[in-house]
Amino acid sequence: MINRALRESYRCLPLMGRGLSLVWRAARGWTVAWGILLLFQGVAPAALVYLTKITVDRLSAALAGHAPLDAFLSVWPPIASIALLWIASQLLTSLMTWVRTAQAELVQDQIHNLIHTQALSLDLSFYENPGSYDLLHRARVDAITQPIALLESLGTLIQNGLTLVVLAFMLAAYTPWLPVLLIGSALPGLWTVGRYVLREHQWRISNTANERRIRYYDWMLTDRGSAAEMRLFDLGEHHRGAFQRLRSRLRLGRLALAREGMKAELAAGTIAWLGGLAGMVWMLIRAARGLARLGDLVLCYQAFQQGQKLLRSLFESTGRIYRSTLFMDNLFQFLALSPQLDEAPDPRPVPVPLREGVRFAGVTFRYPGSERNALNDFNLTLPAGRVTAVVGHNGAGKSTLVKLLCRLYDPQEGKILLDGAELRDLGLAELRKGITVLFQEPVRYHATAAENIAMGDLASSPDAERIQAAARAAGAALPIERLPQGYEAVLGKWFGGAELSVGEWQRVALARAFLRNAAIIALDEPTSAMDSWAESDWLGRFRELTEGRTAVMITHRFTTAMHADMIHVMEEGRITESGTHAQLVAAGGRYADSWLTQMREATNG
Ligand SMILES: Nc1ncnc2c1ncn2[C@@H]1O[C@H](COP(=O)(O)OP(=O)(O)OP(=O)(O)O)[C@@H](O)[C@H]1O
Repeated sequence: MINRALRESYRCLPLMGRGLSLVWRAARGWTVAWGILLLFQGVAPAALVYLTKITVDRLSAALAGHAPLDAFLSVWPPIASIALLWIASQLLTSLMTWVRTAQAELVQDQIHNLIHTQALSLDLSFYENPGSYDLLHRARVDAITQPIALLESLGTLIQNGLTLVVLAFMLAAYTPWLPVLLIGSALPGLWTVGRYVLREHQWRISNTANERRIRYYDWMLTDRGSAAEMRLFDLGEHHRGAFQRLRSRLRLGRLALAREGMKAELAAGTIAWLGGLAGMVWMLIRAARGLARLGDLVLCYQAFQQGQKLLRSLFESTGRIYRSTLFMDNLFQFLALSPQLDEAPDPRPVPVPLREGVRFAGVTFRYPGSERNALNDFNLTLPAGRVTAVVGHNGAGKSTLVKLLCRLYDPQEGKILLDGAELRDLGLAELRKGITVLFQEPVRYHATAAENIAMGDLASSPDAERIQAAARAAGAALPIERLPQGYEAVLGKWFGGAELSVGEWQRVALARAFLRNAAIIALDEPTSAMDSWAESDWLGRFRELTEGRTAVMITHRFTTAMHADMIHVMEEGRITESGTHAQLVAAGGRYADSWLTQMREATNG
């Protein structure tokens, strides 16, 4: 057990150092002010005890001489000092609250900044693993407040430790055994508290997934996106029941831990109290023998009484420091993660304009944690300046090829080449600047319509004219202009904005994709939410828009695919048929079958 405690403290010390340096970097000036105030607050209580002893000694000496004026004259200086010290303590305590608030705010900003920077630098494979979510959850929920909690606990520890040391010196003037007794009685308590905190931390780690699940149920019960299904399918009770069962499991676990903590605290307090009692008894015996004065008795009583309080608070602070460092470990673990995608040390320039096109050569890809290949020895060419369509069943791997093209993941085997240059050898940021994508489930930004479109290329600060041209190209101009504030209308309900239909949101996302003047356009299901009139209207303009650019269009709609220069059919992560619409229909394969089925359905519908 002792070995384990030592191991844990070795582990905690560097973490504590990192936590404190984080605070220092975020708020230097405030931390210096905090240190000065702490010093004062540490010495002040001991000074009060000493001044009380002087007052009592002088008072009893003067009263013994029956001279009230002398008594007053000798006592007023220590009493005035006590009053001044007390007033200064009150003022500085308020000042400390302000300093701590400023420090806490700055440190929180710093940690948010670190977490956000790191979250943005990690690639998509981070989000494929539930362990990553646990780590992120603990870093966000627990660790964000821990550096400042560490500082506060450390402050209390230093302040109380300082008072305790001064008190110990005062007691040591009688006999060195008194401070030994005072401090020694604290040690079992420290050990118990450490053990409890460690168990609490382990409990939190093993229950992070449950905590996230609870959040999930809470989200499902309260989020607008799930509100309709909750009501229609009567799923409220099902989710509420699951939430309550998990909550009660966690509650019982927490209560069991709290009971354990209470027992540990009680045991620690009793031992410390017994130490104090022994000290007082010793001093009383001395007084009975005429070896101690009234002031000594008062000093000893106060020193032990304060000492016990301080020791109690020392246990708590030590426990909190230990807890904070353990939780900060999560933050540092998260910050230490590095992206899986390697950046070329000496990247080649992205070929602009494309002359040959994009080539997938023998690409095999499996998502992290998945047992199945999404792409199997996949070969495909997207000729420069042409529109290529990829069709296929659900799960055939169509969206995956777009994600690989943007290098959101790297394939396990094979190469993706841009005019012969491998994607891995190009600068990642430059590559992504050269591609514009409409994802299958585009993000709905709760911002104005204009901002929603401008997000396609914020770096170029697009003006209203460019934004409106992109909206027209995507067929988004009409739904936006219908809104009372037009392009300035906030979209989405989060901030009281206007709600669009699914198809209208999709057009806004398409406008965003068009705004970026990129050489490669990848559109994943661009027409899936469009009605057939909108589809044909849009397709008419699409060819103009893609003029000179390399475009790939993923679609389930054959009426969309047929407008492409070349169509590929995908099955089980491979291309199984290729050709123009006319060639594929004439070939009588899967494409022709599906085309006929869709046409029949459209005619019957
Ligand atoms: N993030 C992921 N983690 C693990 N497997 C995934 C992930 N995304 C997709 N897959 C799997 O990869 C396969 C290909 O998925 P993909 O999204 O590319 O299909 P798709 O052809 O675009 O389908 P759809 O037409 O339904 O959009 C599917 O079997 C799917 O289960």
